[in-house]
Amino acid sequence: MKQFTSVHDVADPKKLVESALELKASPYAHKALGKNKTVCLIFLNPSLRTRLSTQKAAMNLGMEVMVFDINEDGWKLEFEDGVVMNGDKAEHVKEAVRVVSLYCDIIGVRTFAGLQNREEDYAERILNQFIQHSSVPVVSLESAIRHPLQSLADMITIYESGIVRPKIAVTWAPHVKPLPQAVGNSFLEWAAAFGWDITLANPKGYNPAPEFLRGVKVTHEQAEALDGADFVYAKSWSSYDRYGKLPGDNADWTVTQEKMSLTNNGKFMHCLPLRRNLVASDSVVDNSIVLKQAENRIFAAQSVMKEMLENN
Ligand SMILES: NCCC[C@H](NC(=O)CCC(=O)O)C(=O)O
Ligand SMILES: NC(=O)OP(=O)(O)O
Repeated sequence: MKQFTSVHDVADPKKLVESALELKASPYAHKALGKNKTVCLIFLNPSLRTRLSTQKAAMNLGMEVMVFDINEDGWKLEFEDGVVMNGDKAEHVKEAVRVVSLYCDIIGVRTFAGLQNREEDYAERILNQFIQHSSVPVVSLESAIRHPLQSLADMITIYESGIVRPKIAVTWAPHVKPLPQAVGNSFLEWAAAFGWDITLANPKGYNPAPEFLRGVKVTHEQAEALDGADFVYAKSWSSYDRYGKLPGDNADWTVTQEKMSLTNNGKFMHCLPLRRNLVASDSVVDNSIVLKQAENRIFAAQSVMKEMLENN
């Protein structure tokens, strides 16, 4: 695997989930694989889980880890081609990535959507420049429009529940600010690749981009999606159509215990961080499987980096 940016980079997603579950059962079995290998994790945005679980995954594989908050500790990066760099940006992404790839064997990069320019975000302008200029494999640690390590961890979490053909509700949730579409997009794409029964509920005008709706039923009634669901995946995202906008009054989309009673003893899922009593009520969060998802982030990252170490 030369890059891990979406489910489309994975030859056999089910096999990757199985590999992650093997690693979960025996996390240190491949410690020799990462000897004298280094991963550099570059963050352009905040993170708790991705940062720590990917470090832990690398350590489990016997690798060395470098973590770089490039916006705070590095030179301000220029991403435009052919410009005169006479402003405040001291370093071009071309040199920055070429240099970092001299120091490590895998690069991980996190970069959120700007939510200003849809074409730019959906072209994955920043992630693709990292891929273009890196001489080593690149792992997305969440990009403008996808969060594949999160989705892989979510697939692992659903898979290990043992439910063979799970019925999954994905529901939009309220928020105080416009958030990227990456987590929702990516979850839909991975769940569809597994052939699961997915119903998405979101307010009118909040449908994800058409490319993420293949194999997905869409409703604007939350109760319809939750009805009989084995899993309820909640996430807030800003509008794709009115790009980067949030609806005004949306409190009635908060996931409550009462709404969960519509499900088939459904398990509540969220990528975290989660704003309690806005996205979901305290009792929903306290009775959820969000910590399992967070734990499985380790084995998602470990299975991907193991593949890269073995096949590059
Ligand atoms: N990495 C997982 C989610 C990251 C991001 N959430 C956030 O920015 C939450 C910020 C807040 O709640 O203020 C998102 O939705 O894509
Ligand atoms: N779920 C997730 O990616 O969390 P962080 O933003 O804390 O890394």
